[in-house]
Amino acid sequence: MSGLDGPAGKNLAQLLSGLKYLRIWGDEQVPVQGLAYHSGRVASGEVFVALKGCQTDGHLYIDKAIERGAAVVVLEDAVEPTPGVVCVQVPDTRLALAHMAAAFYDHPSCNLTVVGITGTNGKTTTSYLLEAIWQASGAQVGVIGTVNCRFGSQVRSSPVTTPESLDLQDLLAEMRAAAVDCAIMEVSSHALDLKRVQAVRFAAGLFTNLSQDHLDYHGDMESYFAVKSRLFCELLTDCGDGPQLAVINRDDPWGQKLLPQTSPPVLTYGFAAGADIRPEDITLTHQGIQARLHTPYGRLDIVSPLMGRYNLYNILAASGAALGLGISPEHVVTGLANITGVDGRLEPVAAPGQPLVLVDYAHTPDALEKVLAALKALDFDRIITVFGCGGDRDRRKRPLMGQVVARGSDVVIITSDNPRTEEPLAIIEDILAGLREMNCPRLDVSEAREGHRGYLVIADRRQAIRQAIAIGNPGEVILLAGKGHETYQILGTRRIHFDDREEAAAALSARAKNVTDPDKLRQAANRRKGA
Ligand SMILES: CC(=O)N[C@H]1[C@@H](OP(=O)(O)OP(=O)(O)OC[C@H]2O[C@@H](n3ccc(=O)[nH]c3=O)[C@H](O)[C@@H]2O)O[C@H](CO)[C@@H](O)[C@@H]1O[C@H](C)C(=O)N[C@@H](C)C(=O)N[C@H](CCC(=O)O)C(=O)O
Ligand SMILES: Nc1ncnc2c1ncn2[C@@H]1O[C@H](COP(=O)(O)OP(=O)(O)OP(=O)(O)O)[C@@H](O)[C@H]1O
Ligand SMILES: N[C@H](CCC[C@H](N)C(=O)O)C(=O)O
Repeated sequence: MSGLDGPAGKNLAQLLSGLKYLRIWGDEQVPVQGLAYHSGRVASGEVFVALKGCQTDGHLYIDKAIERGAAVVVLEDAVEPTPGVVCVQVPDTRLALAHMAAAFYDHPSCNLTVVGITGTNGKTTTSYLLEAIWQASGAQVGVIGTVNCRFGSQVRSSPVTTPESLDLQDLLAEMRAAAVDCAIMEVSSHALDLKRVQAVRFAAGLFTNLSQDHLDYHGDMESYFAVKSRLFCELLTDCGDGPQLAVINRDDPWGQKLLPQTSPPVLTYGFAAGADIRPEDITLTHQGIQARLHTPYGRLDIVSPLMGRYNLYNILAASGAALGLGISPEHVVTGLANITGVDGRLEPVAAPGQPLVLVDYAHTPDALEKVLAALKALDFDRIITVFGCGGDRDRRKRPLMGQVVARGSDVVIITSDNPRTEEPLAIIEDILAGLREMNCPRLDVSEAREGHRGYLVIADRRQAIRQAIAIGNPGEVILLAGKGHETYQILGTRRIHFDDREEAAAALSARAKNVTDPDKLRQAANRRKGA
């Protein structure tokens, strides 16, 4: 991380101020040009912070960092001092990195209204809703999340949902410099566990829901919850400089468990009578959601183009946070109406006279259940679902996803998501265990075309999408679940370009021309061009 764009004139003592450390070798007054947590990105005069990771240990790269000119090394393990290099031993280098990065950038979160959104599902959608609301109020907004990071005219790709603490503080500092008023960020459980947001001053924390995911990392639901709850129990109570709002889904059992652990001010939302923000007179259609919201700030008649009851939850969450942070009810109503959609979340790929294709990011049992229930309520003639499960991720959710999809769909096409380093057919086998428990029959293509209920296995995602679109009819919906906005597929350690929306558009266009293989269309077009 180059110090050139960063704030000048810091020394190590300033970065360590308030941080517990065990031992220091060398001069605390040494000037610091920047910070880095990867040895290959260290520049002269910078601090290298050694992190213990899942693949390797940053302590192994200390010599490399010093070779590249590190002036300071922050570490957990005691080491032999290197002449000319200051060493600081701390109990937790991730905590130290978060703390020092915030100090290096002069605590940008203190100059922004930062809203942190956590929960298994709904974070991205809620962040888009909050963005639309704040924009309606005339504010400058920044968003940090799974789809991308954006502020002003800047749009940056997001390798992870919540950036590493150093990258996050750098980004928040850029937002502050660009006169952003409100930074809305998704806070993943990994980020909470790995202390990426530890030194962020949140104006509000928002809890959407908790259901099974990431158990490969957290082990069990209690541990997953304990990590999520840290946003509310530790981070919202850390600073003592003014109230920090908690917005919690009261209908979610884990939200109920969180409530007594959270200090006021708290706003709850949900359909239950006691919720602070709750809806009535609800209409859910293909056009979206219409409802009246009861809130401590008055009644709001809202409309939004987002579809499905679960999106009403996201609307309640966003409305609660915005109202609680002083946005007027009028701006909330305008923002909710202004949103045009969320990338890769029930994103339509439509063509006249064709089945409707919806690309969605449901990749947990709960998300699939909610999205399929939303489609069921819209009375399509048939629901055809194409989905797979990510490799090198929570295996235990796979049969559950299989069951949910079998229950909610007429035809299921099981395919690959991002297999990563797992064998695609082995992942599919895990999913099939769930379908078998539901006694869901295996079909051949002609049976699926003729309207039988059951499943097909087509491991190649492109072929699976083409087949779904070939067997679908107008009036039916084809849900392509799991990859949403992603523009890649990870096969082994290779990342190839792959976009469900492009694949669906190509297959729909082939279907319209009565061609089963879109490649034939492409070849014909190329021949015409060559002719
Ligand atoms: C499982 C996980 O979260 N891993 C994070 C972890 O990486 P790691 O444990 O693999 O790190 P490592 O490769 O073992 O390296 C350890 C340390 O040595 C350093 N190193 C390594 C090699 C070298 O030559 N020199 C060197 O200094 C590395 O920079 C690192 O600091 O620490 C890294 C640095 O802090 C993170 O970037 C990395 O996130 C990776 C990219 C990741 O994919 N994370 C995913 C699972 C994730 O966090 N996802 C959530 C979203 C989940 C959701 O859907 O809610 C997210 O917040 O995005
Ligand atoms: N409130 C909700 N409850 C349950 N499912 C939801 C909710 N909101 C969205 N979903 C489903 O979850 C999927 C992912 O939604 P979204 O991206 O908003 O959540 P997320 O928490 O950001 O997910 P991720 O962390 O995996 O990026 C959607 O495509 C939809 O299928
Ligand atoms: N942030 C989530 C995204 C999963 C998306 C799905 N397409 C997959 O690859 O499993 C994860 O890393 O578990």
